[in-house]
Amino acid sequence: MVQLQISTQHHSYPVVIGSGAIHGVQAFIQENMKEVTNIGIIIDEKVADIYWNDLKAAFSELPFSVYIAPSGENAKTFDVYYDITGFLLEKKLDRKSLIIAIGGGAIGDLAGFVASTFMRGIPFIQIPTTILAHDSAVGGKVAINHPLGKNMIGSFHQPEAVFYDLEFLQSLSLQEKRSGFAEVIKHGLIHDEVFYAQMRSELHTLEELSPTLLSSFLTRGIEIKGEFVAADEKEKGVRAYLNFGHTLGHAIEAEMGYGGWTHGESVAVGMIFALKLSQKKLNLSFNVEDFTQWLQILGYTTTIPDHISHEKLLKRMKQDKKSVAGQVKFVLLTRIGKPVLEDISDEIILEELASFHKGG
Ligand SMILES: NC(=O)c1ccc[n+]([C@@H]2O[C@H](COP(=O)([O-])OP(=O)(O)OC[C@H]3O[C@@H](n4cnc5c(N)ncnc54)[C@H](O)[C@@H]3O)[C@@H](O)[C@H]2O)c1
Ligand SMILES: O=C(O)C(=O)C[C@@H](O)[C@H](O)[C@H](O)COP(=O)(O)O
Ligand SMILES: [Zn+2]
Repeated sequence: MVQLQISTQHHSYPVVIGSGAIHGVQAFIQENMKEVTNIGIIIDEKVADIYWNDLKAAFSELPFSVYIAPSGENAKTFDVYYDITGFLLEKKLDRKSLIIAIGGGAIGDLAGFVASTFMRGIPFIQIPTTILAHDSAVGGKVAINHPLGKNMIGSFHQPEAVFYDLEFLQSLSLQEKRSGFAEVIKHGLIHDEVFYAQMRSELHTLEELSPTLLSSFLTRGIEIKGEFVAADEKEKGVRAYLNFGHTLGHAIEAEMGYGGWTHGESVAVGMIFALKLSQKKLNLSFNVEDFTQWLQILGYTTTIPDHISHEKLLKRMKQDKKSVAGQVKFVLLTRIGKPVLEDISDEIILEELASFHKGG
């Protein structure tokens, strides 16, 4: 078992990573949260179907109620948010109660947002069950989607702890493994050239990724995420670099209809686009063609879906949270591991989208 500590200005919490990590949750609550009156467990329905029968023993000495949330992006809606708050009120949760999120990034974001707003904020614990959630469970960004933009209604609310039990990852589909791995690649590209090079040379398939290698990649990804969060919890500066690939990625997700393309698949295309922009604007010396081919070998789609209009993507990007007064900002790289935030004009974006689409 590996334990990392994430420390922000006002909060510090453990991230326990490894097979069987879930068995530490109950003792953690009993030892560190003695005043907890009641617990609302919010669990992804697919995860509940596969695991809940065995999992509930891990909470047997605690008072809890379980809310089974729709799987995936369907969870990050106003309707589900509203329904859960009603459920928690009926179950008599109070200010000394606790929320536990069990699921991928969608459930973590939703449950964290519930926790951050219920009675103006109660604590929560993250139990991530996807590869992608190595990113989402750490750092305290919690949100639901709005039809006009991804994660538009949210807040910053750090968890009390993260228990990342890697046994969950065994039941992930290949598509979800791929989606999650895009964020691991992102962490390498924005912060650690050596880590990126290791992934590039050692990873040729996501189907047969050894648990040991996966565990080491995820641990490094979490360390990198934690460094950015510790330096800039509320995204006033360097935390924006964690948004590499997301300016276009979020626009694709919204245009495809949330859940139409997975988050990681969209971010993968967004990263290729940002790398091409980095070559054009900042003379980045990097073989983007080789990177694209690697992603293709791993099974990623590397182009924007044909039917999506570039003007609509641009409109979405102008509403991105990093944009100021409609000025679109992209995280670009001056070299691998060295990100910067750059204003990019509408003309350049449309020009690059056109050439990107043609495979240029
Ligand atoms: N808060 C953050 O910092 C942050 C960071 C990255 C991404 N995100 C958000 O995370 C979300 C994506 O997260 P995700 O990729 O984990 O997706 P997800 O939560 O939608 O889960 C993906 C799919 O996998 C299923 N699933 C989950 N765990 C499983 C398991 N162990 N076995 C089998 N199936 C399982 C789910 O039911 C769902 O169908 C997006 O909404 C994205 O915006 C947030
Ligand atoms: O933690 C962050 O900061 C990130 O940007 C991590 C991203 O991978 C994640 O998708 C995040 O939810 C995006 O945030 P947003 O502010 O662009 O909605
Ligand atoms: Zn992301």
